[in-house]
Amino acid sequence: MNVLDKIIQDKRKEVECKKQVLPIKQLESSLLFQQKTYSLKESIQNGTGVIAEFKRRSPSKPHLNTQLNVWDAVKTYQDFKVSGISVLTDGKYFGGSLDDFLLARSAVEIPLLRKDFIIDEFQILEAKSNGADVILLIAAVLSTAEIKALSKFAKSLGLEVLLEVHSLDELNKSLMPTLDMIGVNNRNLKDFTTSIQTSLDLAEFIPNDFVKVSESGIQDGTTIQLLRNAGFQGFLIGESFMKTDDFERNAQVLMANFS
Ligand SMILES: O=C(O)c1ccccc1NCC(=O)[C@H](O)[C@H](O)COP(=O)(O)O
Repeated sequence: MNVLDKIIQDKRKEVECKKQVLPIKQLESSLLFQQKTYSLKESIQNGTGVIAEFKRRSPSKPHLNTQLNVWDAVKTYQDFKVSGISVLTDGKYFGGSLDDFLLARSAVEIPLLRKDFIIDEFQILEAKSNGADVILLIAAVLSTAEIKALSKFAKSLGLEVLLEVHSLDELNKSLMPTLDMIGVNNRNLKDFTTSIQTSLDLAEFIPNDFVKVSESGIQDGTTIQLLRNAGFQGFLIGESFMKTDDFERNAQVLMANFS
């Protein structure tokens, strides 16, 4: 079983347990008090395009950065003009939580992506009630019917949808009007290697109605320029920001390089 299958197996159990504790009706009632929302799509189109990620660890990097405080990190990202922030909320594999997400929401006024493995409407309600602007759907773990139902539900709550693909097959089965952005993940989930070529190969097949986002393994401005030339406007970057002892200085240098 590959790591993604294992994550999804665990996620199904996690969501079923959460549903026992917090009934959907209770989550729905919290949506009555909604705050302002921010469009990631527009922010990418009008800004640097960088979606900076807060992730403490990952299956490929078990000790990425366990010291950093989420509040300080997202404030720094906002100061250096990222277009949006991705906050990992998966606990078991990425060391994240919805508490991290809520803290991030209270700290910044820019678009926030809830980064998790979404398989159920319950998680979309959770995302909305914790102040998310965008959710991620991963084509590798969802059928076309599931992508349709989940993206439609997200749109009905005013959320934007970033759909992630790794291949042309995943792209072809997923294209539908309820998506806002298509992300190409450059990480091979079998061996964790990253190759920007994955994005470059798929770029021409993504219709221009969608904002194109390249995800994973982006480290320098030269790579961003290559991706921009291929039509990408968004760049989801985690490790390059997180793997440092001097977070603020590193973010400043990277953003100068990426812009
Ligand atoms: O990062 C991992 O090891 C990973 C493993 C299994 C599923 C997903 C994984 N990462 C999620 C991501 O999509 C990345 O965190 C994101 O694209 C940023 O990538 P990077 O800049 O390489 O940290």
